[in-house]
Formats: sequence, structure tokens, C-alpha cells
Amino acid sequence: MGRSLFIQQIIDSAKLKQRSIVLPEGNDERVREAANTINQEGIATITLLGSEQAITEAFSSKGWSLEGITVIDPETSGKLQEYADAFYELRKAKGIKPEQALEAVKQANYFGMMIVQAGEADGLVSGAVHSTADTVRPALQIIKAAKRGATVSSFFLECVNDVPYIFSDCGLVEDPDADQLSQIAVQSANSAIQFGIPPMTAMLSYSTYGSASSPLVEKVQEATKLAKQRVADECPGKGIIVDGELQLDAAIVPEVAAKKAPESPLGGEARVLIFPDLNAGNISYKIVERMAGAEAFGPLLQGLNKPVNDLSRGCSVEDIVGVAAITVLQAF
Ligand SMILES: CC(C)(COP(=O)(O)OP(=O)(O)OC[C@H]1O[C@@H](n2cnc3c(N)ncnc32)[C@H](O)[C@@H]1OP(=O)(O)O)[C@@H](O)C(=O)NCCC(=O)NCCS
Ligand SMILES: CC(=O)OP(=O)(O)O
Repeated sequence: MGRSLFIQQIIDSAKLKQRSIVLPEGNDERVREAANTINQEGIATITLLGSEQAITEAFSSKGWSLEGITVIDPETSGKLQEYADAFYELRKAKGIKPEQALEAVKQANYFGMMIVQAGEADGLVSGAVHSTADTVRPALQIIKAAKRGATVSSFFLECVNDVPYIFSDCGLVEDPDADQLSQIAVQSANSAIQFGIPPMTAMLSYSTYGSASSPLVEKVQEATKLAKQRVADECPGKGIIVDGELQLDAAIVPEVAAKKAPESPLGGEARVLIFPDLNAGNISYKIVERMAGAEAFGPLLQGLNKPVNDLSRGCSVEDIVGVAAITVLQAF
């Protein structure tokens, strides 16, 4: 499948921005191929972590050039002790010992986060091999939430027939309460704006405007109220519209919206879809990707100090290239 116009535009913008990205999973074949594509197309400057010998041999066997790519093996890097000391400082209040800090930064994701934290690269993309928890945990510990006490969440950029949507949260916050769900909605609406997607935000449920009632529905109703208040308090004037609770058809099909929710300001044109929990979000993004053939980029983290993004272990080379370009655009 070729690239959609949407992701090609992101890639073209990334090329103009000239940022550096760490790919910690250089021992994976897809990541190496993505690194080569990113390097050859000039999308970002790449630091690839892994065994120098294995990476050099793999590139040479494919006839690819490593010129422009920095390869670092965390285990033998001269930076190891410096990063261990810095990680120890970050986590000592949590009871970590210096020797545990050293063991931690030998792991590719921790080492890569330390590169970004030190300002030696602009962002990081991992998760082709690591689980989401093993990618996100070091990000939370090292890069940290931009606002103390705020919830970091994730979104997917899902491109369906060349129309981009935001799906959230499909990767991180398992069972958000109403307040967390309202934070996810507002973060996602702002992420939509960043990528030129209309911030028409639907708080999804199995109920539309009280057509069903249960604690599950009440949570989404409460989150909708809180999200509207957050928009008014935190980001007025940005054109963010939040509405709910809505079923998916009432959120994205104007004819159904006209029947089920005729007063909805979204009018069936939602482009930011907020799922009530991680079961719903993760299953939905994969259904649209795998059954409708959509491009799905993410999980993209929102609310961190610096851009770190995750991948599905089922990702393709083009998914990694796309997420790297998105990471470049999120960088300062
Ligand atoms: C991301 C995840 C690993 C965090 O789990 P956790 O058990 O809270 O991790 P930790 O306790 O080690 O948290 C690390 C730190 O981040 C903080 N933290 C955890 N989740 C956070 C969030 N959503 N926002 C902000 N901070 C968060 C913790 O409070 C902790 O802070 P501290 O140690 O500095 O006090 C967990 O939410 C998770 O597993 N989510 C589901 C991932 C998944 O399987 N997705 C499906 C496939 S995409
Ligand atoms: C996002 C996601 O579901 O990740 P994975 O497929 O790696 O579990």
C-alpha cells in the first residue's frame, strides 16, 4: 500500500524541519529498514541503538549506507556511566540504587530516553519490539509529564480513505475516570489542531444523549461536561468542539446524527474520537486498520515534555517511517 497524501505531507514537512530521532530497536529488521528509508529520504537524522556489528553487517548485506546514521551499542557506549548517574539522580527519591540505575540504562529504551533527555536528540520512536508498557514507562520516568500531576495519554492518527482521524486513548490509560477522560479529550483535540485535523471531538459510548443509562454511560456524560469546561478554561478560541455522549454512528455519519442527536454541534462530522476505555480504543483502532485498510500511526504520546512515540509490535516499515516523521513535527 502506498503512502496517503496525509502522511506524505507530514513526511515532506519533517524533511524541512531537520530534527534528530533515536530508534532504540536497531536489532529489528523493520527498524533498520525504516532507519535506512528515513536517512535516504532526509526525513530525520537517525541514532540507531543496538549491536554495532549486527547493524553494520545487516546494512552492508542490503547494500544500504550507514553514512548519516549514528550507531550506538548502549552496553559499550562511553556515555553509559554518565546516563546511569543522571538516571539515578532522576529516580533516587523513588528508592533506586546506583547499580540498578546502571542496569536500567543498559536497556535500549532507557538509554535512548537519556539521549533525548540530555538534549542530544529531539525525539524517540520505539515499540516495534517492546511492549507499550516497556516503551512508555521509561518515558514517564525520564521525560516526564509536561504538567505535574497531569495524565499522559496517547492517540492514533488513523487515515481512512485519505481522511485523517484521531483515535484516543488506544494505547496507554487503561480505565480513565471522568476527569482523566476529559484530559484525554482536550489533549487529543489539541493534537488534532497540531496536525491540521478539525478538532471536532466526540465522547463515544454505546449511548447517544441518554438513550441508555448505566454507570458506564454516566462516566462519559461526566467526562463530556468536564471536557467542555476544560476547553473554556484552558484553550478557548481554538475552535475545539466537544460533544457527547454519542454512539459512533451519531458521531461520524451526518444522516444518523440528524436522527439521533439533531442538536449535536458536531453534526456527524467528528474527527477526534474519544473512547471510554482502553479495551474499546485499542480494539477499535485495530479493526479500522486491519478490516478497513486504514493507515494507523501510533500510539503517539501526548502530555510529555518531549516527543516519544510508541508503535504496535505488528507495525510495518512504513508505519515506523510515518511515526518518525510525526515525531519530528512534534519536536520543538
Ligand atoms: C503505561 C503504564 C505502563 C504505566 O504503568 P504504571 O504501572 O503506572 O507504571 P509505573 O508505576 O512504573 O509509572 C511510572 C511513573 O509514571 C507515572 N504514570 C503512570 N501512568 C501515567 C500517566 N498516564 N500519566 C502520567 N504519569 C503516569 C506513575 O505515577 C509513575 O510516576 P513516579 O514513579 O515518577 O512516581 C500502564 O499504564 C500500562 O501498562 N498501560 C497499558 C499499556 C498497554 O498495554 N497498552 C496496550 C497496547 S498499546
Ligand atoms: C498499540 C498496540 O496495541 O501495541 P501492541 O500491538 O504492540 O500491543
